[in-house]
Amino acid sequence: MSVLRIVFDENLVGVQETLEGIAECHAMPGRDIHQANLIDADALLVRSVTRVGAEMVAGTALRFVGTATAGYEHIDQQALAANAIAFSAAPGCNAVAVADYVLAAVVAVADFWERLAAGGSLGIVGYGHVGRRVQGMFAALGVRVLVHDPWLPEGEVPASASLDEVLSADVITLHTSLHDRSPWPSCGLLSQECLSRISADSLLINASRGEVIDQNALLAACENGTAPTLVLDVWYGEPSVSAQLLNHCALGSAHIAGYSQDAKWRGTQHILGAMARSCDLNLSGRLQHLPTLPVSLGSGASLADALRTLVSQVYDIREDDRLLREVVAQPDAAKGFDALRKQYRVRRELGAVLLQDDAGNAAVTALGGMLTQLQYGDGP
Ligand SMILES: NC(=O)C1=CN([C@@H]2O[C@H](COP(=O)(O)OP(=O)(O)OC[C@H]3O[C@@H](n4cnc5c(N)ncnc54)[C@H](O)[C@@H]3O)[C@@H](O)[C@H]2O)C=CC1
Ligand SMILES: O=C(O)C(=O)[C@H](O)COP(=O)(O)O
Repeated sequence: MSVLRIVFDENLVGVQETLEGIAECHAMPGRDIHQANLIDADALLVRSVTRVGAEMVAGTALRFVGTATAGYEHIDQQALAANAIAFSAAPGCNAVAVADYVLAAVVAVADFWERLAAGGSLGIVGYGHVGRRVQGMFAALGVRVLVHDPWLPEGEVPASASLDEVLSADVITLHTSLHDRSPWPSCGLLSQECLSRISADSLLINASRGEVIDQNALLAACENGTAPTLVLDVWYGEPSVSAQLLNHCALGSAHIAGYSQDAKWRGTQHILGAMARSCDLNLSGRLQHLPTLPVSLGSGASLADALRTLVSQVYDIREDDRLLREVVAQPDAAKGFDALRKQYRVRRELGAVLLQDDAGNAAVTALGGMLTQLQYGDGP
């Protein structure tokens, strides 16, 4: 049997290590992968920046395409099916990393955590893999959570709420997939009219896709002082970032909410497993998890202090904000945005944390309960 030939985005973590000696692997910058690079390839493994459409796969030997990401709007699944090419995304692989991002934002910006702890509410738009993790995390911390996801039967959504109710929450966080399907498209969901219903006292977090918010309407709200406090990880028209909008953000980052090492590793392992099944490759003993992360919180702290200590030991969101502002101030900001993502530091996630402290401490017990919501078990 001939050796499997694989072309993959160089930003994928763990492909070479996992396939050492059993496949021929060729790494490329994701934005530079074209049809000509795939003529003899059996499998293509990408992240979100490679658009895979009909022209890309026509006339190639491809049998499998995988994207090690949750979102897969960059893949034309019909074109793959028409060419008998199997497909896998990595649903949920980075959901805990995004939940970490949301928690880090809430504890970092002004007194939003204190407001939630004092009976305020967190509104979630989109109850998929990420929305569920965010809901589980904040509910375990005792926060009142409202969820809006009209695509799901109401019984499946805890504290199901209308979009209006969710937009009235103290903290609103967006986790919808990007699409334009009726009757509830998400592209442009936060229109001028929806934005006008959000209080300027609220916090709005977007770690879904930039296109979920009408950026011009948001900019106008920022300019006239009616916009909520903003934490944005995703931008309209990436890799470009509106410097004007970033100036209005409490925190901005370069689409890295899901960039924990655990998530990248898990995403790769997920699509390698799917590829192995499609291409009849034996990966037994090669797919592995990352080790746990021991963390000590000390004793006697309040829940707020313990939470801030925990988050600070795992993920520094302010560093991501600093890095983005630095690249956006440079002449070729779009290139800098991509470079930032490519060279992203190794960051672990809360789901990997193993608390070293005595669970007799009430804060440690509460945080331990939250952390169990974030564990993955065997699959993503
Ligand atoms: N910033 C980052 O690094 C990351 C961003 N993402 C993005 O976050 C989003 C959510 O990811 P997942 O939870 O993994 O996706 P998912 O597909 O599991 O869940 C998306 C949810 O959005 C819901 N939805 C669709 N249209 C809606 C609407 N109009 N209103 C309310 N809810 C709606 C769907 O019913 C579904 O439950 C995706 O856009 C994904 O691409 C995901 C991971 C990392
Ligand atoms: O999984 C998703 O959806 C995401 O947004 C990813 O975090 C995007 O990461 P890249 O594929 O752009 O590296």
